[in-house]
Amino acid sequence: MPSFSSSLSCPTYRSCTSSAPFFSNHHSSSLINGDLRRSLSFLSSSPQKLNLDELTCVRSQRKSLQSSVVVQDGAVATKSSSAEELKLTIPSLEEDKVAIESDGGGNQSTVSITVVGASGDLAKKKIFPALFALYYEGCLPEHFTIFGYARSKMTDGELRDMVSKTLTCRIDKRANCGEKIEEFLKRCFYHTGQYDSQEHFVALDKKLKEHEGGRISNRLFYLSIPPNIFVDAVKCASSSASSIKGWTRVIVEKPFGRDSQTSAALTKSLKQYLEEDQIFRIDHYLGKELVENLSVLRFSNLIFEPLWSRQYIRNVQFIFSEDFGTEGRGGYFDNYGIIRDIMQNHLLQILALFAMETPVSLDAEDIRNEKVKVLRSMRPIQLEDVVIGQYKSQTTGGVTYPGYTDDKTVPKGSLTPTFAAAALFIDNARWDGVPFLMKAGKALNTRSTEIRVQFRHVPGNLYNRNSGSDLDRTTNELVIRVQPNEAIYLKINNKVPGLGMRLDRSNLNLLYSTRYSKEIPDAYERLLLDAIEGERRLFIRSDELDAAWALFTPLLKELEEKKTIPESYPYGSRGPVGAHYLAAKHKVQWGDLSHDQ
Ligand SMILES: NC(=O)C1=CN([C@@H]2O[C@H](COP(=O)(O)OP(=O)(O)OC[C@H]3O[C@@H](n4cnc5c(N)ncnc54)[C@H](OP(=O)(O)O)[C@@H]3O)[C@@H](O)[C@H]2O)C=CC1
Ligand SMILES: O=C1O[C@H](COP(=O)(O)O)[C@@H](O)[C@H](O)[C@H]1O
Repeated sequence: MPSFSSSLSCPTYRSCTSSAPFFSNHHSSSLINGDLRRSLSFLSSSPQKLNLDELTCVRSQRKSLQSSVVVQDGAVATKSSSAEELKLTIPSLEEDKVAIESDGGGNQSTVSITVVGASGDLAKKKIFPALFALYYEGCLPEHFTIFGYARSKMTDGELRDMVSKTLTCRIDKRANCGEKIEEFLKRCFYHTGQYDSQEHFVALDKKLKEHEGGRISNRLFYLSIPPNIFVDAVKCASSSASSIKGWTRVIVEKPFGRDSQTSAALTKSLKQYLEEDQIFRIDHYLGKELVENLSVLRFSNLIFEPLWSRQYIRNVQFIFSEDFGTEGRGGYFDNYGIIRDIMQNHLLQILALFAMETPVSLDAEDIRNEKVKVLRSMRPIQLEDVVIGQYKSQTTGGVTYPGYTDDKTVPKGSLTPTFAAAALFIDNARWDGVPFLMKAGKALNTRSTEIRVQFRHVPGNLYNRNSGSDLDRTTNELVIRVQPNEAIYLKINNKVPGLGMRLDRSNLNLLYSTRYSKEIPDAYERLLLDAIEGERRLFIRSDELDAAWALFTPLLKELEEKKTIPESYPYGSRGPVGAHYLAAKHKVQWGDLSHDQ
């Protein structure tokens, strides 16, 4: 990966974007053919337009495909495809070189990352640490600069002090950590400015140019600011600080509106200044390792995909629990509530990935097309299929935990739900009649996110007599524990060793911490790297967003218009009992509450 400082372990296949091979080492011939076709048509259509990264990518892909392609006089064919079909001419490596060198800024490009809202919580907690982790792993380009931008007055030194307090090295990567931190901080700068001031963004642009040193500049803006100022900042960044020769991309944080109408208005405003392919709407759950693994699990293991339908699956559960309240974020939260904060985005995105049909390829557009189809096939959510709750104060062990409305930033008497459970349905051939249950709550007894797949009963099971009376509890269950203690386990029935015939439930367990020694990267690392590389697969396209809001907006409106009173539950409990009744109505038992979770 020549354009990246790859002295450490940034995985090389990542440098390729839309045509990235699926696996770094082993390619199935069909994937190779698909990737190769895309590379070839991409190359033959506009070789003169390739930038350095694209050329680098194609070159490295060409290398990795050497064993399966026949290259003759600039024409390429796969061994398994007809030469006629693939008679496409691609530029030779020499021609690539000319293309790079004639590209104005010499043979190197640079990436400038501006964290807008750099003084804030998310920037400190997630963005700067993720950028450092990428730097440590050798995943950032050789030439990069990071700028913090916010209204707070700070010098470069003060920003570096602030950032340095949040940086840590992975447990398995401590070598030269201090040195790496120092090197990284030297690449971080700060610019004070208002979010709606063209003048201040012009000044930022000037500083960026100084750092870019005449190279082809690619610019990434991360909007880590409250949503009411997204459009101001985008307007100024795009008109006064976007790149002239390279790309300009903007990562937009949630919330993307409060409902269909406000979301559409936000999209419309953003599109006044940006093309859709410049907008990277982030849902950090899509960057989590086990969410990313969902498609691998399903599409690369023969044993799962044939079972992935109403024929074998009884219900699917998406469960998000936090063991802390809205402490410190009550002001934001009260305007949104748990349905908008977690369900409409994080859980729904996971559901769409879980339930989609096999995409044509792993290209971003193919995957997002399938996700949209799932979302658009979903039945409108009925109020009677929803339970909402709000936590109240609880004293245990002499400690008093505050109720939601005890938070000073929350209006007294607020009806905003901090817990919700819902039953959703996908009205298509694969999933007809299968309840997809969601449950999300703050201030519960545990912190965890899981996907639970409960399979149907074994027809004519010879061992029913040995399994106890609750047959639902003896069906197979596949659990994907997204966090913490990442794991995938399958509950099976097993004979207890001995002379008798007693069955018990056991787990076939893939616990990541015992299987893999490498620390799991934070979701923001993956997503930032994807944005830098132009990989859109894990970002939300505007039609996905529209479909997601279309599903939830009528429900949210009804809850608000009817002033539905949330059921209260004590801080640190398992949530309101209404969630059990909802599940029971759909003949489901929550998997996370069973005795053998
Ligand atoms: N924090 C989190 O865990 C998560 C946050 N998000 C989203 O990320 C974005 C940033 O979140 P977070 O860092 O928590 O936000 P903050 O409230 O910390 O705001 C970030 C920065 O924006 C500036 N700012 C705050 N309020 C205003 C205002 N009313 N007008 C103008 N500027 C303001 C402040 O910088 P200054 O005063 O220096 O200009 C502040 O440091 C938000 O969209 C949020 O919804 C998403 C998921 C999780
Ligand atoms: O987007 C959000 O996510 C966090 C939970 O993220 P996690 O990665 O720590 O699980 C949640 O606390 C917050 O309310 C929400 O806005």
